[in-house]
Amino acid sequence: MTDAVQAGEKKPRSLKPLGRLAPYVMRYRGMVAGALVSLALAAVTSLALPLAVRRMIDQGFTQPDGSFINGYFAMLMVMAVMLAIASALRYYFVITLGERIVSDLRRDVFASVTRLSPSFFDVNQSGEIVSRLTADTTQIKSAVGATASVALRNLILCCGAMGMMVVTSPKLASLALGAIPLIVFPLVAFGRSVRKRSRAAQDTLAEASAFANETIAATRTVQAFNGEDAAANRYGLAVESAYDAARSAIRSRALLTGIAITLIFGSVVAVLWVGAHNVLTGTLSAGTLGQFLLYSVIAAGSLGSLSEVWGELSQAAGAADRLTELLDEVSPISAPARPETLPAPAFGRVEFSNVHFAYPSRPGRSALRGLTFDVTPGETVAIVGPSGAGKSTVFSLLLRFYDPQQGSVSIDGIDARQVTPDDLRECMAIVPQDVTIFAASIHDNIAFSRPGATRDEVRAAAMAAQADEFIARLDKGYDTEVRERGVTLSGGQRQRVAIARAILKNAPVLLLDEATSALDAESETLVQKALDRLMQGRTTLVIAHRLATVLKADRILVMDQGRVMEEGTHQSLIRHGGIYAKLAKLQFDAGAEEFLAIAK
Ligand SMILES: Nc1ncnc2c1ncn2[C@@H]1O[C@H](COP(=O)(O)OP(=O)(O)OP(=O)(O)O)[C@@H](O)[C@H]1O
Repeated sequence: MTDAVQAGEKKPRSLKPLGRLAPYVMRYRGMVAGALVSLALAAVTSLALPLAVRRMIDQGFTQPDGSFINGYFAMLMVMAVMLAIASALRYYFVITLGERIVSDLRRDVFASVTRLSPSFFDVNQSGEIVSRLTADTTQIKSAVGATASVALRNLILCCGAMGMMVVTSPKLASLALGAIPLIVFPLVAFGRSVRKRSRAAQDTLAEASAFANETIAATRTVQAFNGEDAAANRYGLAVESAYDAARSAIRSRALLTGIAITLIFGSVVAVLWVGAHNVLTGTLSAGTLGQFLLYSVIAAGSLGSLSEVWGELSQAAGAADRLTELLDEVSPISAPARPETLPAPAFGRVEFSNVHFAYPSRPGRSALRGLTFDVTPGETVAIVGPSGAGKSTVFSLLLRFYDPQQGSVSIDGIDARQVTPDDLRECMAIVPQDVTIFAASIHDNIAFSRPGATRDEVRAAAMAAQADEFIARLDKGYDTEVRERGVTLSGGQRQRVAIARAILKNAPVLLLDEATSALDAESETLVQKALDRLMQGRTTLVIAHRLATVLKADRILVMDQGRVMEEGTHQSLIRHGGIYAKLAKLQFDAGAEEFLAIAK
């Protein structure tokens, strides 16, 4: 977790974070006004009912002809219809507002998360982030929608009813209002412990979701190792502890509700007992006591509901807090205030100058230690070296996923930090070892590098990548939908789609991370041919695992422990007899004799 996220989890919870939703709410002023007007209308109608009851008791039964009663009931009917219309409108406005705001919030959080640098994801679980996007926003939806309107309605009712209690009988009202602190203090204190338990329940659930996410994404590995039972048990335990945490929260909440109702209604009954004696002594009319009774029931009921929704609102405040943390998360990789522009098109000169770098998640361990090299436009440079030497890190810095702590990475003589990340990445195309295929059509997967490319352009790229033939044989050709992570394609096919994607981008700098996975001979030839086409006329940096690639490279950089240890052509490096010669014997898929033959 990042500091910001961690700090957020420890913050004491109040309703304050809900204030951060204000800009979202204010975008829809019309709907807010509609909700408030209908809320007020419903509350006023409810508050008018007890008045009617008093007049009924005190006057209605004293008129023998029943005309007063008829008129009265007609008016009551009108009020009932008004209450119904106001409630229906309130429901419509409030729930729609909740849905609208949550859609906006989801969109913004997603957009902000996708812009965060990879260092954020080095320390945060993607499943946990997805859970925030879904579970937390759902909680806010119910808060902004139903809960907030229930709270507001009860607040209006509670204040209105209390005011009317004072108007009806100041003496009884002062007794009732005097009891409020006795009720509120224990409830607030107890509410705090309820919130703590709810938070624990939510956190446990987020952990369980993160685990489910990871396992489902890796079903094949899980099944290959017969890990289903272990995974199901682990998830079962996680869900069980989420249930325990939720039950503990529910238990405290049930207790809170019980205590609230006992305290509130206990006070109401005590006050009414005094009122009943006043009626007996003739200092209060029966109708007034009835009116007071109804107002105190409304006030007590709404206070009770308020204590119930308070818990939900503060849960939503926690959710808003976690989401706004994501919105506030500042990516360390950003555009400078006055960015320089790269030549268009870029020439493709790449330069690493005394670069020192440690991943932010592992600050004590350097991945690059004084790395220096340059690549001239159009040159093909193969990077080789043992596992962990820092080869992939070179690509990550070139794409500016991270910034070096010392030294500089530059393109066409301009420091990568001086241009916008978009501009920088625009002049590079990458074919990673672990190809990413999205759950979309083949066309969209290739056009991912250049949205808006025409069908002909996509097809031309696929042909150059030797992918057209297999695509044509699929059910719906380019419109065939591939499943998540490309599971319906073979390894070689996935790679060719990635190559087509890079060809379509037509960027001056090409970053290739060769796959080590053994492709069959035919696929390998096809992929190789596709890569050859792609490399023509571009600056190419290739993390090489194949003999054919290093043989074709203009230059080979041999990396170890974050530095360039040797540099030259295959022949010169074999003759030199250093790290490369040893590595070549072990790593490349050709026998030692072949190396020696080539070296001669
Ligand atoms: N995201 C990361 N967070 C922390 N450390 C990392 C991260 N990625 C790589 N490393 C570490 O940085 C060092 C260099 O890793 P890198 O992936 O660049 O090596 P490589 O030469 O590409 O290795 P391989 O050939 O096995 O892919 C390694 O010690 C690795 O453990």
